[in-house]
Amino acid sequence: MTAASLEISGLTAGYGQTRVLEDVSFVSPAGARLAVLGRNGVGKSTLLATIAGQTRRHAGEIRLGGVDIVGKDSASRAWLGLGYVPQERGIFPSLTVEENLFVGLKDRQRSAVDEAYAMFPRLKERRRNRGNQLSGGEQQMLTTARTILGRPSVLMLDEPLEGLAPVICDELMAALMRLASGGDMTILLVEQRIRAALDFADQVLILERGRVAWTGTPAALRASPQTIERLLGVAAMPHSVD
Ligand SMILES: Nc1ncnc2c1ncn2[C@@H]1O[C@H](COP(=O)(O)OP(=O)(O)OP(=O)(O)O)[C@@H](O)[C@H]1O
Repeated sequence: MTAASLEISGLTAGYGQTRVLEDVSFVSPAGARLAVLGRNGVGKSTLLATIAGQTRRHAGEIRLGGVDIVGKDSASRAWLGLGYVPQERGIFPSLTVEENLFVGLKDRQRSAVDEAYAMFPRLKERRRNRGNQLSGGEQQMLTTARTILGRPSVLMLDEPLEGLAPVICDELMAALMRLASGGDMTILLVEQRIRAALDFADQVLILERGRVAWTGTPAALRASPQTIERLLGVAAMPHSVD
């Protein structure tokens, strides 16, 4: 699949009657790399889960490649090209690594799993191990690779670097960069590692208490320490965003 645009307009959503997101709007053009940042609990995960169709939407529109998807369930959104790697990972613990990857292939040939092994050689070494035998970092690689194998047009990743060794973080970010700049995918990245997120992104959106508090480029954010301090609270760690 080729990259698709994602348009969010007036999105208000949450859990049951509780509203977490309030009137969120933004547009990611096809092939964009959007970093979604903000302090703990501001609604970053809820935003991705809402786009994936896994929370209660109270109002607003979600368009994938121009198509309104709010009436579709999660599985239909996935088939329409929306890839989602949640924080909880969601691998199948009793299946092997390779069997888990097969699940992500949709209608592709089984040989396509080699793409996952090229991205994460560690998964190839572990391909006969069961999901419950993997470390946290390996599970993270597996769920990310499995989603990418489905060739989504928009890929949403919720803290994909958590638990990964630094060298694997660099490899994953480089692989994601290639997918976005090759026009294969639009990528939305929620990440606590601000420096890695800013190195990767071409757009930044910062949430505060469920609302869009700031949007701009990574360069503009780096040039505004006050914004970083106010919305991300990392003034004491200036090198974390260098
Ligand atoms: N399944 C749920 N049911 C009810 N409330 C939830 C649920 N998941 C999250 N929340 C609440 O929604 C709010 C936003 O949480 P969310 O996980 O989206 O924030 P976040 O910015 O991703 O935080 P973090 O960086 O800590 O992951 C929080 O108040 C949280 O307690």
